[in-house]
Amino acid sequence: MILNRNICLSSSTCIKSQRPVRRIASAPVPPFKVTVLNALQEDEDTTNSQDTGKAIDAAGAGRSWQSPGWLTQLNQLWSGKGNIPVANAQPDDIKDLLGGALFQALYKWMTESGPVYLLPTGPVSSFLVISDPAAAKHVLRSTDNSQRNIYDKGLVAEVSQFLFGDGFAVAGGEHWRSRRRAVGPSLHRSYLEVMIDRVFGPSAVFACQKLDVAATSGTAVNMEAVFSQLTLDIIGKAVFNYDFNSLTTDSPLIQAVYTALKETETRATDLLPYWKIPLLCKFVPRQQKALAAVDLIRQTTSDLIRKCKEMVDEEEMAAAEAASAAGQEYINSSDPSVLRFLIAAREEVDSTQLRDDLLSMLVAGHETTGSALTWTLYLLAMNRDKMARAQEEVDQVLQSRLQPSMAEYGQLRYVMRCVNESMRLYPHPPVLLRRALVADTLPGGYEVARGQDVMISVYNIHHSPAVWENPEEFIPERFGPLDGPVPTEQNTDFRYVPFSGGPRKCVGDQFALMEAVVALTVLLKQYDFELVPNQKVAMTTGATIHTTNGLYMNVKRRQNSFSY
Ligand code: HEM
Repeated sequence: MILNRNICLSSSTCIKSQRPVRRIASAPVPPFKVTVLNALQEDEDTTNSQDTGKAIDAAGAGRSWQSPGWLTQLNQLWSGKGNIPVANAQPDDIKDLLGGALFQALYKWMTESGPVYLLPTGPVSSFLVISDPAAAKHVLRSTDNSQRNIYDKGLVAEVSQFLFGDGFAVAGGEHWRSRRRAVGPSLHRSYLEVMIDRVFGPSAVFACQKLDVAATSGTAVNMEAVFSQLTLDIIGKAVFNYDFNSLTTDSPLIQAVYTALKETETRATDLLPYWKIPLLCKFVPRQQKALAAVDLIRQTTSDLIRKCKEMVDEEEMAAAEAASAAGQEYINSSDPSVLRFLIAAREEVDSTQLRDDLLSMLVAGHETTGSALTWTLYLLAMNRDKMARAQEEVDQVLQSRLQPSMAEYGQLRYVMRCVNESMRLYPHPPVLLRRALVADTLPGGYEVARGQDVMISVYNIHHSPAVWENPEEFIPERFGPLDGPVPTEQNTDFRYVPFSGGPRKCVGDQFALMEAVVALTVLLKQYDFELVPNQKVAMTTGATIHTTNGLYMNVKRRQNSFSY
């Protein structure tokens, strides 16, 4: 029996992850017509609630992607003297991929066309797809670089503006620089220490209560849903000091967050963006729902900001100022959230900017960490020897305690490697988007025209046999001795880029690693996890890599586990 079906993914959007792609000639598909039809049909079932009334929905991402053969031919013709190969994207290749796992098609074309190729998206438009660490390094380092500004975030800003507004995750240029300078320091070391003790650990322990019910009754649990709820609860507390309590309750606000997230994901893979036409949006149920969701989220966030402003007095601001002047990290012990930090630090921006910045963090930090946890647990369940080693480390470090301290976090090196390796195999997001502001030449001599959209396929870099040995295998040990450094884009020369790199690198990377390692540690200490047999766990994507149908696990209490 299945306990929790919180993730509802329409089976029509699934792709068969390992199925070879057929290549049969067929009539070209008119791309715009298909897109609009899909958009208008995106309907009531997209945030369908089942069982518990709560739903997390990733269905539909990428549905409107089309690149029929005649587009390839036109691009091949017009790329003329260009020195970049054009991917041979056939309609039937694409038909199998309408579930949204576009990154898997990008991999196939890399094997055919090499590490840098053009992917046609229209008669004269295309994506430049990069699967080479040196070219990726060049582009990432030249994005919003004050010395050498060649790329911006292009399409990303367009698809998520409806939710992020002017938030710093999507802003560019000087505006982005000043907001990142203001918000970045809020995630300082003392803040992370407090988060481990008060938020990451306790939230994971709380999740165990839910798992305990399943362990007692012997029902299977959808761990993807559990991780999504856990990470929403954590990021809400960490950013706003707001408890979504999504592990145990449902609310219109939680639904609104999922609806808005899904819309961002869907837009990210909509290559023909009908949603840019305001009139059309009025008639599309999906858009009406998304805009209502954004209204609710913004209203709630604005209320939290107003209340926090009322709490912070001159005395607190002076204390924050004094700490900053002395080079110390300021933290309010009763409310250690990012919001409180920014208000105490006299963030002179208006509340709308603050709202957009904080929403950027909420969204950027939620599904990413949830998905990283989902796939790490999946990989451990598939590799019992690695699971045993991780649990051995957890037992040694925690002894009889439920959650690790900051000092103990540093000793959880094998668990950390498991998370690192999982993010190599399943990077979130699997592709990074950029646009060339001026003409450029990539390492290897590839010429990039001004205005060219670029897709860095992190998935391809992480899976390329030219970059990694046995790339498809889960080998947490591959990053060297456990007492060596945690892998980053710097120490792997951009062969490993789960948090991107260059100026726009993830601002929450340390937060995310800590959160994931702590949550996993707490869960592995209490339970043994086994995949429900005969379950097909396939991938689909939006902003992160999701499963197509959830990740169902049987959960058993371990010997000496704590009883709730
Ligand atoms: C495993 C979890 C996470 C992964 C894999 C991840 C990944 C990424 C990546 C790849 C980028 C860069 C995107 C690009 O270059 O276009 C990014 C940016 C960002 N991330 Fe994360 N992230 C994670 C968790 C978090 C958390 C927990 C937070 C907040 C506490 C966060 C906040 C942000 C923000 C605000 C940006 C935009 C930074 C900017 O543009 O200046 N992320 N993330």
